[in-house]
Amino acid sequence: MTIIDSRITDLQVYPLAFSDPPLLNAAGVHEPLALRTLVRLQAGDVVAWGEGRGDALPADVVPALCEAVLGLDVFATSRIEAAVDTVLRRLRPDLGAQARLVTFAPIEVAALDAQGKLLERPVSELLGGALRDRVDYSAYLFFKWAGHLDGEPDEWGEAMDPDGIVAQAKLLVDRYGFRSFKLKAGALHPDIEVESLRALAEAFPGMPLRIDPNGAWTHQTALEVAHRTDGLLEYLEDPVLGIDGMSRIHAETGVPLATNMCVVETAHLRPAVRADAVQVLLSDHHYWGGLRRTKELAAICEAMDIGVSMHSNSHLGISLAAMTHVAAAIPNLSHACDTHFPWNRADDVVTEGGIEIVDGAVTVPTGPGLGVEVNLDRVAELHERYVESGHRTRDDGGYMRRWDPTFTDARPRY
Ligand SMILES: O=C([O-])[C@@H](O)[C@@H](O)[C@H](O)[C@@H](O)C(=O)[O-]
Ligand SMILES: [Mg+2]
Repeated sequence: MTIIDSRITDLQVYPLAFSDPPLLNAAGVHEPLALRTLVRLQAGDVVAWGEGRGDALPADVVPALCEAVLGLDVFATSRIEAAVDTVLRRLRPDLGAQARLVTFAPIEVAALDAQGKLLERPVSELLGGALRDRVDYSAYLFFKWAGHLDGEPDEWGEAMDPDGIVAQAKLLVDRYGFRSFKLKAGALHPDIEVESLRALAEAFPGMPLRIDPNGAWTHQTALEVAHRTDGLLEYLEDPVLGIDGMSRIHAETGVPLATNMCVVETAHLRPAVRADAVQVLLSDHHYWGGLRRTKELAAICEAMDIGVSMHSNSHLGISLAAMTHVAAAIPNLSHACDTHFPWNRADDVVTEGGIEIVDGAVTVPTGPGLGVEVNLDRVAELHERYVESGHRTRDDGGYMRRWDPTFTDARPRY
């Protein structure tokens, strides 16, 4: 029997900054640079990668985290999680349970990538096996400016009205073959947002549609939107804030509701299900503590008879690969997943052609681990941008206030 050396011998953290278009949402508008964190882990003779939120691994805890995981077996993810948890509780007692899961998530992804590489198996097989060869993603449409403040117009063009949204949808369908749309709302007056949905329904008959104002609407506005989009939507996402508010909207309209806002940790599940506030849970391994926990979450959803799909934030190809592996292994995945990938693909750290959206879906990688190669020059370049830019936190509202000093992201707003 061959004994594999699977101890962690090195952990490096690379905060990255990469280009992001001026996409509007209820919080404001995306800044020119988005942030992510890469984790590079070495175990035995393999190098593995994980990607997390920009704030996933706070700089002040990185040295202690690295030290705490050195020598641990990369297959013992519970022990790795316990080590991460101990460091965070000691050095950052201000961080809650969810923030600790956010830190662990990219480390877990890197550990699974390493396990897969050591065993020469794809990550989907470590999660129970892919139940589908391809995972569907939805085109994520945004109202957007033509270009950044002080910048040139970008390749996507302006989208501040229904015509602009339909043009953007056509571009995304031409390039990636998407077969469903999500419209980010809560950015403009609801009349424009509803008209944009209607225009999409007319331009793409029969394509599934969803809309997400991130809780920017009042109860009354949400009821009106539900009424005006009757029969158009596969679900309405976070029309209002909070479990009680969502429950009332569902009770009064019967429209299926999805969330990535009112159920963000396990403790929220029971009250949400009791109140029948959520019919589709948008999982996200970056928040819920990794790929294994995301599978467990899906099993809980199945038991509670609610659908499962996936939320996204601005991300790169390592996350797209990780999302695809876990989505492929979730039996009860009920809807196409969200992805921001097209908006950020030009700066991707995965080697050219390594992971692609084709016909609205990503083929589940079959190579060892995550099944993607990382472009080290690009990682170095984006890390350099992070260092030089001094950009450290996402501030959509502050950026919007540079354009409109009276802007507020108070919710509900419309
Ligand atoms: O990227 C954005 O503007 C989105 O609004 C993002 O921040 C949300 O977290 C997300 O995509 C959502 O579904 O709520
Ligand atoms: Mg959402």
